[in-house]
Amino acid sequence: MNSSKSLSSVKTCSEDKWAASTVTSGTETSIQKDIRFSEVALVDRDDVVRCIEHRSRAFQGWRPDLHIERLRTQRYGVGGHYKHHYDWSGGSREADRVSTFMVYVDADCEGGGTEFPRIKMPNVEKGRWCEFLEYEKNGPEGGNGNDFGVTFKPIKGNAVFWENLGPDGRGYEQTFHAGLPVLRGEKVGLNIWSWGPARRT
Ligand SMILES: O=C(O)CCC(=O)C(=O)O
Ligand SMILES: [Fe+2]
Repeated sequence: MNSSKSLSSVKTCSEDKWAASTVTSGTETSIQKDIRFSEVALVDRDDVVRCIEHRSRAFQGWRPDLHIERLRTQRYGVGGHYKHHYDWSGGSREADRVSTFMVYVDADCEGGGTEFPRIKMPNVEKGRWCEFLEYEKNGPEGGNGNDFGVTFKPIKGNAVFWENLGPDGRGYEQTFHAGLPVLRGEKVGLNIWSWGPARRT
């Protein structure tokens, strides 16, 4: 099955499962729409989902001992957003979310980009960056590489991959990110989180 069919299957399977997203702080889990306003669905592990899990592990072939967390889709309507946060929890010495795939399952929307305020904007005048990144063309040089803040455009079928932990097992500060507010339409994301050794000393 190709990627686009897999993603529409994942979306269809989410339809009867949407529930308000929660945030967890310490041992408390609650709905806090000012922090995270969306709905999530825990996706059943059918053959399509197992295939996505397999491909996600294979993509990270250099890492042994990866465990893929149960896949979740996330739906944002107008005003939906997720404030800046890290995906790693730092809660365990043994294991943590070592990496993230943020997949745009559906993105018939304005706004809704995934923003990394602590990453430097590459020079969007070069290469293909401007296809994937939002930027303000401020001044004659445009995105001249000195500006902090990178926003990935939500483009259906695309995915952003990043590593959350460095080799010493500590969380990368640069992975601080947000799902920016959706201004029009709807965005559906798929979170694929890989767990591995946190190796904290
Ligand atoms: O929706 C996004 O762009 C980001 C979502 C996110 O960061 C998350 O679910 O952890
Ligand atoms: Fe996140």
